[in-house]
Amino acid sequence: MLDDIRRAPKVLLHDHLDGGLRPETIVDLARETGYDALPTTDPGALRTWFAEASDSGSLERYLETFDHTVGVMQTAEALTRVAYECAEDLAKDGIVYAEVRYAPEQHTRNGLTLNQVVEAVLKGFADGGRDHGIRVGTLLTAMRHQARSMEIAELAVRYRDEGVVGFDIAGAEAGYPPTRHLDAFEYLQRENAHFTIHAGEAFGLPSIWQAIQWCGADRLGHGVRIIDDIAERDAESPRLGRLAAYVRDKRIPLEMCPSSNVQTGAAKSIAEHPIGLLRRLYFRVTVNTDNRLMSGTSLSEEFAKLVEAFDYGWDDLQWFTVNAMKSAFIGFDERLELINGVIKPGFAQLKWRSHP
Ligand SMILES: O=c1[nH]cnc2c1ncn2[C@H]1C[C@H](O)[C@@H](CO)O1
Ligand SMILES: [Zn+2]
Repeated sequence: MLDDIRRAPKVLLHDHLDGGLRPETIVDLARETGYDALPTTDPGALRTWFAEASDSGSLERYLETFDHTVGVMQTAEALTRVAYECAEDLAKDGIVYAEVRYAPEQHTRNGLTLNQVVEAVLKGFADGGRDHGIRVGTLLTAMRHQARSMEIAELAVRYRDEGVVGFDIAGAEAGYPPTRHLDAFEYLQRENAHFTIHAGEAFGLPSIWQAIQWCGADRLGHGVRIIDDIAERDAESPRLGRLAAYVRDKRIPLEMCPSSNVQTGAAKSIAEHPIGLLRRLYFRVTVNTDNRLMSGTSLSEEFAKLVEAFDYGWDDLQWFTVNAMKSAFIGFDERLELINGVIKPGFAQLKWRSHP
Protein backbone atom coordinates (compact mmCIF):
# COMPACT_ATOMS: atom_id res chain seq x y z
CA MET A 1 0.00 0.00 0.00
CA LEU A 2 2.70 2.46 1.03
CA ASP A 3 4.62 1.62 -2.14
CA ASP A 4 1.63 2.46 -4.31
CA ILE A 5 1.06 5.72 -2.44
CA ARG A 6 4.72 6.58 -3.01
CA ARG A 7 4.16 6.16 -6.75
CA ALA A 8 1.27 8.64 -6.79
CA PRO A 9 2.23 12.13 -8.01
CA LYS A 10 1.82 14.18 -4.84
CA VAL A 11 1.94 17.85 -3.83
CA LEU A 12 3.30 19.19 -0.55
CA LEU A 13 2.59 22.74 0.63
CA HIS A 14 3.73 22.76 4.26
CA ASP A 15 7.19 21.37 4.98
CA HIS A 16 9.95 23.07 7.02
CA LEU A 17 13.48 22.89 5.63
CA ASP A 18 14.92 22.87 9.15
CA GLY A 19 12.47 20.13 10.15
CA GLY A 20 13.45 17.64 7.47
CA LEU A 21 17.19 17.03 7.68
CA ARG A 22 18.63 13.54 7.40
CA PRO A 23 20.15 12.54 10.77
CA GLU A 24 23.37 11.53 8.97
CA THR A 25 23.63 15.02 7.50
CA ILE A 26 23.13 16.66 10.90
CA VAL A 27 26.02 14.61 12.28
CA ASP A 28 28.25 15.46 9.28
CA LEU A 29 27.44 19.16 9.41
CA ALA A 30 27.93 19.36 13.18
CA ARG A 31 31.43 17.94 12.73
CA GLU A 32 32.24 20.20 9.77
CA THR A 33 30.91 23.39 11.32
CA GLY A 34 32.04 22.81 14.91
CA TYR A 35 28.52 22.55 16.39
CA ASP A 36 29.06 20.60 19.62
CA ALA A 37 25.65 20.57 21.32
CA LEU A 38 24.05 17.53 19.62
CA PRO A 39 22.47 15.10 22.10
CA THR A 40 24.24 12.22 20.28
CA THR A 41 26.43 11.81 17.21
CA ASP A 42 25.00 8.42 16.28
CA PRO A 43 22.57 9.00 13.36
CA GLY A 44 20.20 6.21 14.40
CA ALA A 45 20.06 7.41 17.99
CA LEU A 46 19.64 10.98 16.78
CA ARG A 47 16.65 10.00 14.66
CA THR A 48 15.03 8.44 17.74
CA TRP A 49 15.94 11.44 19.90
CA PHE A 50 14.15 13.86 17.57
CA ALA A 51 11.02 11.72 17.36
CA GLU A 52 10.83 11.31 21.15
CA ALA A 53 11.74 14.89 22.07
CA SER A 54 9.05 16.18 19.69
CA ASP A 55 6.35 14.02 21.23
CA SER A 56 5.62 16.10 24.31
CA GLY A 57 2.13 17.41 23.55
CA SER A 58 3.41 21.00 23.64
CA LEU A 59 4.28 23.19 20.64
CA GLU A 60 6.84 25.12 22.70
CA ARG A 61 8.73 21.93 23.64
CA TYR A 62 8.44 20.64 20.07
CA LEU A 63 10.07 23.82 18.79
CA GLU A 64 13.07 23.41 21.12
CA THR A 65 14.32 20.51 19.00
CA PHE A 66 14.97 22.93 16.13
CA ASP A 67 17.94 24.34 18.06
CA HIS A 68 19.99 21.43 16.73
CA THR A 69 18.92 21.57 13.10
CA VAL A 70 19.20 25.34 12.90
CA GLY A 71 22.51 25.05 14.77
CA VAL A 72 24.12 23.11 11.91
CA MET A 73 22.58 25.25 9.13
CA GLN A 74 24.79 28.33 9.49
CA THR A 75 27.00 28.20 6.39
CA ALA A 76 26.14 28.56 2.72
CA GLU A 77 27.46 25.06 1.99
CA ALA A 78 25.36 23.53 4.75
CA LEU A 79 22.22 25.32 3.56
CA THR A 80 22.76 24.28 -0.05
CA ARG A 81 23.35 20.66 0.97
CA VAL A 82 20.27 20.52 3.18
CA ALA A 83 18.11 22.06 0.44
CA TYR A 84 19.52 19.72 -2.21
CA GLU A 85 18.84 16.65 -0.06
CA CYS A 86 15.37 17.92 0.77
CA ALA A 87 14.51 18.11 -2.94
CA GLU A 88 15.96 14.62 -3.44
CA ASP A 89 14.05 13.10 -0.50
CA LEU A 90 10.76 14.68 -1.54
CA ALA A 91 11.21 13.53 -5.16
CA LYS A 92 11.93 9.97 -3.96
CA ASP A 93 8.67 10.08 -2.04
CA GLY A 94 6.85 10.77 -5.31
CA ILE A 95 6.24 14.48 -4.77
CA VAL A 96 6.09 16.45 -8.01
CA TYR A 97 5.63 19.93 -6.57
CA ALA A 98 6.59 21.18 -3.10
CA GLU A 99 6.68 24.45 -1.21
CA VAL A 100 9.35 24.30 1.48
CA ARG A 101 9.72 27.00 4.14
CA TYR A 102 12.38 28.16 6.60
CA ALA A 103 13.22 31.34 8.51
CA PRO A 104 16.25 33.14 6.98
CA GLU A 105 16.74 35.21 10.14
CA GLN A 106 17.72 32.02 12.01
CA HIS A 107 20.67 31.29 9.73
CA THR A 108 22.81 34.41 10.13
CA ARG A 109 24.63 33.48 13.38
CA ASN A 110 27.96 32.92 11.66
CA GLY A 111 27.82 36.07 9.58
CA LEU A 112 25.78 35.14 6.50
CA THR A 113 23.58 37.96 5.23
CA LEU A 114 19.88 37.33 4.62
CA ASN A 115 20.53 37.50 0.87
CA GLN A 116 23.31 34.90 1.14
CA VAL A 117 21.05 32.58 3.12
CA VAL A 118 18.29 32.79 0.53
CA GLU A 119 20.66 32.33 -2.39
CA ALA A 120 22.31 29.26 -0.80
CA VAL A 121 18.95 27.58 -0.27
CA LEU A 122 17.67 28.48 -3.73
CA LYS A 123 20.77 26.91 -5.26
CA GLY A 124 20.18 23.66 -3.38
CA PHE A 125 16.55 23.50 -4.48
CA ALA A 126 17.37 24.37 -8.09
CA ASP A 127 20.14 21.75 -8.35
CA GLY A 128 18.23 19.09 -6.42
CA GLY A 129 15.04 19.80 -8.35
CA ARG A 130 16.80 19.50 -11.70
CA ASP A 131 18.70 16.31 -10.77
CA HIS A 132 15.71 14.54 -9.23
CA GLY A 133 12.75 15.81 -11.21
CA ILE A 134 10.76 17.91 -8.76
CA ARG A 135 9.76 21.54 -8.70
CA VAL A 136 10.43 23.16 -5.31
CA GLY A 137 9.17 26.65 -4.47
CA THR A 138 10.41 28.41 -1.35
CA LEU A 139 8.39 30.20 1.32
CA LEU A 140 10.28 32.60 3.57
CA THR A 141 9.13 32.45 7.17
CA ALA A 142 9.38 35.19 9.78
CA MET A 143 9.44 34.11 13.43
CA ARG A 144 6.34 35.47 15.15
CA HIS A 145 8.07 36.24 18.48
CA GLN A 146 10.70 38.35 16.70
CA ALA A 147 10.25 41.71 14.99
CA ARG A 148 11.81 41.11 11.59
CA SER A 149 8.73 40.23 9.55
CA MET A 150 8.87 43.38 7.39
CA GLU A 151 12.49 42.67 6.46
CA ILE A 152 11.65 39.05 5.61
CA ALA A 153 8.60 40.11 3.59
CA GLU A 154 10.83 42.43 1.58
CA LEU A 155 13.28 39.58 1.11
CA ALA A 156 10.48 37.38 -0.25
CA VAL A 157 9.50 40.07 -2.75
CA ARG A 158 13.15 40.63 -3.75
CA TYR A 159 13.57 36.94 -4.67
CA ARG A 160 10.10 36.33 -6.08
CA ASP A 161 11.42 35.72 -9.60
CA GLU A 162 14.23 33.44 -8.36
CA GLY A 163 12.12 30.71 -6.76
CA VAL A 164 10.64 32.31 -3.63
CA VAL A 165 6.89 31.93 -4.05
CA GLY A 166 5.54 33.21 -0.75
CA PHE A 167 5.80 34.19 2.91
CA ASP A 168 4.76 32.70 6.26
CA ILE A 169 5.00 33.31 9.99
CA ALA A 170 5.79 30.48 12.42
CA GLY A 171 6.92 29.82 15.98
CA ALA A 172 5.03 29.79 19.29
CA GLU A 173 1.45 30.87 18.59
CA ALA A 174 -0.01 31.62 22.03
CA GLY A 175 0.86 35.20 22.97
CA TYR A 176 2.04 36.10 19.47
CA PRO A 177 -1.01 36.97 17.36
CA PRO A 178 -0.54 37.45 13.63
CA THR A 179 -1.63 41.10 13.88
CA ARG A 180 1.78 41.85 15.46
CA HIS A 181 3.01 41.60 11.86
CA LEU A 182 0.25 43.52 10.13
CA ASP A 183 2.63 45.93 8.41
CA ALA A 184 4.40 43.03 6.71
CA PHE A 185 1.13 41.50 5.51
CA GLU A 186 -0.16 44.82 4.22
CA TYR A 187 3.11 45.34 2.37
CA LEU A 188 2.82 41.90 0.75
CA GLN A 189 -0.76 42.58 -0.32
CA ARG A 190 0.32 45.82 -1.96
CA GLU A 191 3.02 43.84 -3.79
CA ASN A 192 0.49 41.25 -5.01
CA ALA A 193 2.47 38.60 -3.11
CA HIS A 194 1.17 35.40 -1.51
CA PHE A 195 1.33 34.34 2.12
CA THR A 196 0.18 31.72 4.53
CA ILE A 197 0.05 32.02 8.32
CA HIS A 198 0.50 29.31 10.98
CA ALA A 199 -2.81 29.71 12.82
CA GLY A 200 -5.23 27.57 14.79
CA GLU A 201 -2.60 25.07 15.90
CA ALA A 202 -1.69 25.92 19.51
CA PHE A 203 -4.28 28.71 19.76
CA GLY A 204 -7.89 28.84 18.70
CA LEU A 205 -10.39 30.77 16.61
CA PRO A 206 -9.14 34.31 17.36
CA SER A 207 -5.84 33.40 15.75
CA ILE A 208 -7.54 32.05 12.62
CA TRP A 209 -9.89 35.04 12.48
CA GLN A 210 -7.02 37.52 12.72
CA ALA A 211 -4.98 35.63 10.13
CA ILE A 212 -7.82 35.81 7.60
CA GLN A 213 -9.76 38.95 8.37
CA TRP A 214 -7.01 41.27 9.60
CA CYS A 215 -3.96 39.96 7.82
CA GLY A 216 -5.48 38.60 4.60
CA ALA A 217 -3.84 35.17 4.63
CA ASP A 218 -4.21 33.18 1.39
CA ARG A 219 -3.90 29.88 3.31
CA LEU A 220 -3.83 28.65 6.89
CA GLY A 221 -0.94 26.65 8.31
CA HIS A 222 -2.74 23.84 10.18
CA GLY A 223 -6.01 25.65 10.97
CA VAL A 224 -7.20 22.59 12.90
CA ARG A 225 -8.99 24.65 15.53
CA ILE A 226 -11.54 25.79 12.93
CA ILE A 227 -13.33 22.73 14.27
CA ASP A 228 -14.22 24.85 17.35
CA ASP A 229 -16.59 26.81 15.10
CA ILE A 230 -18.49 23.73 13.97
CA ALA A 231 -21.35 22.58 16.20
CA GLU A 232 -22.95 19.11 16.40
CA ARG A 233 -19.79 17.52 15.14
CA ASP A 234 -21.19 14.01 15.02
CA ALA A 235 -24.50 14.81 13.38
CA GLU A 236 -25.07 14.25 9.69
CA SER A 237 -25.36 17.98 9.02
CA PRO A 238 -23.12 19.91 11.39
CA ARG A 239 -23.73 23.64 11.82
CA LEU A 240 -20.94 25.95 10.75
CA GLY A 241 -20.31 29.19 12.62
CA ARG A 242 -19.63 32.36 10.64
CA LEU A 243 -15.86 31.94 10.57
CA ALA A 244 -15.95 28.27 9.60
CA ALA A 245 -18.53 29.06 6.90
CA TYR A 246 -16.32 31.86 5.60
CA VAL A 247 -13.27 29.58 5.43
CA ARG A 248 -15.25 26.95 3.54
CA ASP A 249 -17.16 29.35 1.27
CA LYS A 250 -14.00 31.20 0.27
CA ARG A 251 -12.18 27.88 -0.31
CA ILE A 252 -9.37 28.96 2.04
CA PRO A 253 -6.82 26.12 1.96
CA LEU A 254 -6.04 24.34 5.22
CA GLU A 255 -2.49 22.97 5.37
CA MET A 256 -3.15 20.03 7.68
CA CYS A 257 -0.26 18.07 9.20
CA PRO A 258 -1.73 15.07 11.05
CA SER A 259 1.33 13.55 12.78
CA SER A 260 2.72 16.91 13.81
CA ASN A 261 -0.66 17.87 15.28
CA VAL A 262 -0.72 14.74 17.41
CA GLN A 263 2.81 15.45 18.67
CA THR A 264 2.07 19.06 19.66
CA GLY A 265 -1.29 18.20 21.19
CA ALA A 266 -3.38 19.99 18.51
CA ALA A 267 -5.16 16.65 17.85
CA LYS A 268 -5.63 13.64 20.14
CA SER A 269 -4.83 10.98 17.55
CA ILE A 270 -4.88 10.50 13.80
CA ALA A 271 -8.28 8.78 14.02
CA GLU A 272 -9.70 11.75 15.96
CA HIS A 273 -8.02 14.37 13.79
CA PRO A 274 -10.43 17.08 12.56
CA ILE A 275 -9.33 16.31 9.01
CA GLY A 276 -11.93 13.51 8.92
CA LEU A 277 -14.85 15.89 9.44
CA LEU A 278 -13.36 18.75 7.45
CA ARG A 279 -12.86 16.49 4.45
CA ARG A 280 -16.46 15.24 4.68
CA LEU A 281 -17.64 18.86 4.77
CA TYR A 282 -15.56 19.71 1.70
CA PHE A 283 -13.32 22.30 3.27
CA ARG A 284 -10.31 22.81 1.03
CA VAL A 285 -8.13 20.38 2.99
CA THR A 286 -4.55 19.55 2.02
CA VAL A 287 -2.28 16.94 3.62
CA ASN A 288 1.25 17.83 4.67
CA THR A 289 4.30 16.71 6.64
CA ASP A 290 5.28 19.85 8.62
CA ASN A 291 8.57 18.38 9.92
CA ARG A 292 9.58 15.02 8.50
CA LEU A 293 12.46 14.55 10.93
CA MET A 294 10.57 15.47 14.11
CA SER A 295 7.57 13.36 13.13
CA GLY A 296 9.59 10.55 11.53
CA THR A 297 7.31 10.76 8.53
CA SER A 298 6.92 11.44 4.82
CA LEU A 299 3.93 12.62 2.79
CA SER A 300 3.27 9.04 1.67
CA GLU A 301 3.25 7.89 5.29
CA GLU A 302 0.85 10.67 6.27
CA PHE A 303 -1.48 9.52 3.49
CA ALA A 304 -1.12 5.88 4.56
CA LYS A 305 -2.10 6.78 8.13
CA LEU A 306 -5.18 8.59 6.85
CA VAL A 307 -6.12 5.67 4.62
CA GLU A 308 -5.98 3.43 7.67
CA ALA A 309 -7.88 5.80 9.97
CA PHE A 310 -10.58 6.96 7.54
CA ASP A 311 -10.62 4.24 4.92
CA TYR A 312 -9.73 6.65 2.15
CA GLY A 313 -9.33 5.41 -1.42
CA TRP A 314 -7.52 6.82 -4.47
CA ASP A 315 -10.32 9.32 -5.13
CA ASP A 316 -9.78 10.87 -1.71
CA LEU A 317 -6.01 10.99 -2.13
CA GLN A 318 -6.40 12.58 -5.55
CA TRP A 319 -8.85 15.10 -4.11
CA PHE A 320 -6.32 16.15 -1.42
CA THR A 321 -3.64 16.38 -4.09
CA VAL A 322 -5.66 18.46 -6.52
CA ASN A 323 -6.70 20.70 -3.59
CA ALA A 324 -3.02 21.24 -2.80
CA MET A 325 -2.11 21.96 -6.40
CA LYS A 326 -4.98 24.45 -6.74
CA SER A 327 -3.77 26.16 -3.57
CA ALA A 328 -0.10 26.44 -4.53
CA PHE A 329 1.52 29.86 -4.83
CA ILE A 330 2.74 29.40 -8.41
CA GLY A 331 0.84 30.71 -11.42
CA PHE A 332 -2.50 29.34 -12.58
CA ASP A 333 -1.16 28.04 -15.88
CA GLU A 334 1.56 26.01 -14.18
CA ARG A 335 -0.87 24.61 -11.63
CA LEU A 336 -3.27 23.59 -14.34
CA GLU A 337 -0.53 21.92 -16.32
CA LEU A 338 0.52 19.86 -13.29
CA ILE A 339 -3.09 18.88 -12.50
CA ASN A 340 -4.01 17.84 -16.03
CA GLY A 341 -0.62 16.69 -17.28
CA VAL A 342 0.81 14.91 -14.22
CA ILE A 343 -1.57 14.42 -11.29
CA LYS A 344 -4.70 13.17 -13.03
CA PRO A 345 -2.90 10.77 -15.40
CA GLY A 346 -0.73 9.49 -12.52
CA PHE A 347 -3.70 8.72 -10.30
CA ALA A 348 -5.64 7.22 -13.21
CA GLN A 349 -2.88 4.65 -13.67
CA LEU A 350 -2.85 3.76 -9.98
CA LYS A 351 -6.65 3.51 -9.73
CA TRP A 352 -6.62 1.07 -12.57
CA ARG A 353 -4.10 -1.14 -10.76
CA SER A 354 -5.05 -1.22 -7.09
CA HIS A 355 -6.75 0.02 -3.93
CA PRO A 356 -4.29 2.11 -1.83
O1 LIG B 1 4.11 23.45 13.36
C1 LIG B 1 4.78 24.46 13.59
N1 LIG B 1 4.21 25.51 14.21
C2 LIG B 1 4.89 26.66 14.46
N2 LIG B 1 6.17 26.82 14.15
C3 LIG B 1 6.81 25.79 13.56
C4 LIG B 1 6.15 24.59 13.26
N3 LIG B 1 7.04 23.76 12.69
C5 LIG B 1 8.20 24.42 12.62
N4 LIG B 1 8.06 25.65 13.15
C6 LIG B 1 9.09 26.69 13.30
C7 LIG B 1 10.42 26.13 13.76
C8 LIG B 1 11.36 26.44 12.65
O2 LIG B 1 12.65 26.78 13.11
C9 LIG B 1 10.69 27.59 11.94
C10 LIG B 1 11.10 27.85 10.51
O3 LIG B 1 11.02 26.72 9.72
O4 LIG B 1 9.32 27.28 12.04
ZN1 LIG C 1 4.66 24.32 10.27
